Amino acid sequence: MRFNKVLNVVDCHAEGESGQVITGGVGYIPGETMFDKRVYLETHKDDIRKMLLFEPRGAPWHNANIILPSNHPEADMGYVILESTEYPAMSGSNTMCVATVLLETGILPMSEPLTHLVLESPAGLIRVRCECKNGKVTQVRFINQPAFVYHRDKPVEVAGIGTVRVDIVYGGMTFVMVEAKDLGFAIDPSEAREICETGEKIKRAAAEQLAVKHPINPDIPGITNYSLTGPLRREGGQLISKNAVVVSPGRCDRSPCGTGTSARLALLHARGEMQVGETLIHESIISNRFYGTIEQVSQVGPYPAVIPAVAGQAWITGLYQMGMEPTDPYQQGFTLTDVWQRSC
Ligand SMILES: O=C(O)[C@H]1NCC[C@@H]1O
Repeated sequence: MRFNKVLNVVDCHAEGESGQVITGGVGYIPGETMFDKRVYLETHKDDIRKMLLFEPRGAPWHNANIILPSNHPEADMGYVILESTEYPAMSGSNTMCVATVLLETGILPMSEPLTHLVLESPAGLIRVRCECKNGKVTQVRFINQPAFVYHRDKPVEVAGIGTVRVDIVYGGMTFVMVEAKDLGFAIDPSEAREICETGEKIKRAAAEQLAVKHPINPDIPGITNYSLTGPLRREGGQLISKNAVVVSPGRCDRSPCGTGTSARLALLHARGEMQVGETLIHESIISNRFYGTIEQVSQVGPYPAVIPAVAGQAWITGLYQMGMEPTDPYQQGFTLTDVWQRSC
């Protein structure tokens, strides 16, 4: 064996959404903050993302996270998130995978019944509370960076669909949000392909027609995610709603989406439909759940914001070493539009 690169991989998923955690093999990544390291990886080491996420090693539904030491005095560890078409500033399902792997593989010490961590994501510090029992992390609850609404109830012209009413909301990633009833969807798993096809079209149209710039970090990516939102209902005093998130290049998030849940809380709060201290049970297209709570209100530049807390669970599924042989023709991996929908 003569690999020119070997990565230590812990396979993990949060409510069905893949989040590989790379615990070694990447080497030193320069940068003061995790956002700087994210930029360095994107501009100098994108071959690592392609090796992990593109074929023949990856698949459209894979995400990965590189664990890196943080320079922030409060942080226990940092991580950079890699997805099929971008390096997001933040990701909820990936944060749950990172916290679970750090504790369950012994990289950081676990104390039962609760372990508190401070992780530096590219979006900033993320405070995490892990419920732990018999060596297993049974819930990861993180406090996200502030979520806020850029645009409310804006018409967007979408080729082949017509005028669609959208909201544009930041929750760590930037979402175009559409009510399922406006497009006639029930958010049933049988609709997944059609939801992705319309979602990608709406995402592209919204990104062309509505400007966004994060007031604190203008390099945070613009509209790259789509959330199709189901009706909000109260059952026994409990707020509950379904959503389907379409992750680029066009597949459903298997989890309820942590950044999408954060964005949903900001939108519901802006609409007066959810108050500080309330919790939303947010369901995915396959009906698993995250729990989103509005911790407090905040302000981001000109935008009123909320501080979201999101809780869910992750499970490790394997540990292995991924290698790259120097004669392998797919050093940069490849994508094919049969399952990737568009080339990345
Ligand atoms: O939970 C989330 O925020 C995400 N899941 C995959 C895509 C998003 O990063």
